[in-house]
Amino acid sequence: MNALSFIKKYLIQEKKDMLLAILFGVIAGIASIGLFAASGYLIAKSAFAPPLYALVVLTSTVKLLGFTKAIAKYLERYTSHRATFSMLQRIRDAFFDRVENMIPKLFYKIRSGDLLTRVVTDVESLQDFFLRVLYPPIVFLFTFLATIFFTSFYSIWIALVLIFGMVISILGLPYLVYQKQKKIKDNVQKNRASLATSLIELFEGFRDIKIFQLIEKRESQLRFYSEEYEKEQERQNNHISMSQSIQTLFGFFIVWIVIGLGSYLVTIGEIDGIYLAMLVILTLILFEDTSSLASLPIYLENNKKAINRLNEITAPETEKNKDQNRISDWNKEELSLKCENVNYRYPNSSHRTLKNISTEIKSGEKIAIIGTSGSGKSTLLQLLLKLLNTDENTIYASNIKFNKINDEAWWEQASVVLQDNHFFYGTIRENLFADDTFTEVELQFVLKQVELHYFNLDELVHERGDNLSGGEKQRLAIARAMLKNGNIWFLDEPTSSIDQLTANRIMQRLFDQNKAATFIYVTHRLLGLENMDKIIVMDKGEIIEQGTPGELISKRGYYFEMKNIEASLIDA
Ligand SMILES: Nc1ncnc2c1ncn2[C@@H]1O[C@H](COP(=O)(O)OP(=O)(O)OP(=O)(O)O)[C@@H](O)[C@H]1O
Repeated sequence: MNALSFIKKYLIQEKKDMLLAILFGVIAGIASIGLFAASGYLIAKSAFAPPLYALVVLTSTVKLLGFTKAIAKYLERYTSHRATFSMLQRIRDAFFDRVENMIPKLFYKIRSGDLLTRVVTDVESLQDFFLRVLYPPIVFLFTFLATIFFTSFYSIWIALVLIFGMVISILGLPYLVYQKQKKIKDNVQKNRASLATSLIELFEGFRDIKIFQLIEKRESQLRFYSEEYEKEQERQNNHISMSQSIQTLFGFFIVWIVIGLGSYLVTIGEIDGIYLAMLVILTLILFEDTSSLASLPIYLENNKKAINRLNEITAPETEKNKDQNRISDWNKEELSLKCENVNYRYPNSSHRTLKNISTEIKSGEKIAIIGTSGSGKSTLLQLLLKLLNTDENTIYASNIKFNKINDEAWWEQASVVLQDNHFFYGTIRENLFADDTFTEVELQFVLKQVELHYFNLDELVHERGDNLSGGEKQRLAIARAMLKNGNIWFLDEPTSSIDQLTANRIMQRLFDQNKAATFIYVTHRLLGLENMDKIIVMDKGEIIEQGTPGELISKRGYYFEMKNIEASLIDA
């Protein structure tokens, strides 16, 4: 998408405020020029000791114009900022919707610090588009035209000088700045993203970095990014200041021309000398604020870069709508899953992680997936959970092609415990993600079910659950899944950090309380799998055995061998 059509789409929705901002901007500009022009005339007129009523009329006009300017300026600021902030809000919402659709794929493409700067700073920088790029030239143009029209009644020559000044200020100088800007490779946004990324990684991995004594190396990397960012900012600010100074200088040049030409026209009797001060002051005020026009191309380029950075990481907007149109309704009580020769390759990976996976999971079945480390168990679980997608379309849920099923609707019926579960800074209650329909007693009961009865619901959980043990985190995650009460359970080594006896008790409770639910349970522990309906054994991305525990024992394959090893360890 063309970078600027992206922003125009959002801006057009604020057209009422935009038009009001332009209108009030023009009124404020004209009132400001009128105010100073009237003051110039008043000063000149006073020298000739005019009648008192003339002075009263003039001073009242000056006051009225001052008042109009103040009110119009306030309304201009108010409406222009309201338009800008509403536009930013719309862009943020749209961007978040699109990003949300791409998680977790997004993190293959982009690091979290970079994503954060795009969502926060790049979006925020788009406020310049209306406030500094689009509407100042329009306001200046109308103010110039009104002033030129007014001046033409006094002197057509001075009006022509103002026209020349207007063309150079609004078109000529910004064009030259734009040409120079194109040659400068400024990378403020990129450097800001590198700095944020390296800072976030330092915070995230601080403990490991410290223990492995890599702090100095990381710090010098951070210093490097910080210096590069500062250099870029300095270069850009210099460019902006230089362009603005040239624009201001040009404004003074026009003022000098008006003084010279005006004096000449007074001496030859073309203008009455009493108007000279008014015309000079009017020109001075007209060109006073034009310096902001010079930096317009710089902001425009920055906006284009920011929009490209936003577009770079997000899928077309239609993705979300596509998902909303997918099937959300199927027989949730009788849910079956079928995989037919499913393959999966991670983005950027040279090989297939899953190869020709074919299996069937009937409604209410309890399935365990076991196998060597790295054999693809979690990958298969994530595919069935719709956290990963394949283009092959050979997975079916209740005979519906999996990619036709709405992701949100799929997750709505699922209870999930993954290997890594995230915990937020807040209370245990908040981290249970329970809605208000649950009573205090029900929440306490769930904690008891996972043997976390010693926790108070209002106890504080630190960021990432840093004040909880590994086993406590897993049990809290199981409690969350219990409250969700899904009819399909996805469990990826949910008890790997919990002692065997406690883990067995918790898992038994889960199965007992959810007899009708389907379970897909990835585990390394074989104890307790005797009651499963089916065990799938994986190795190097393939299913090497599947069947009931009894069938696998009689096959005397991997499961049988593992069971024997486990038994011998217990005996020993
Ligand atoms: N995000 C990823 N990008 C690329 N490759 C990945 C990614 N996640 C996992 N893999 C690779 O896919 C393979 C299967 O990983 P997976 O996590 O599914 O194995 P697993 O059987 O669950 O292992 P474990 O028992 O150790 O948890 C591994 O070789 C792993 O390196």
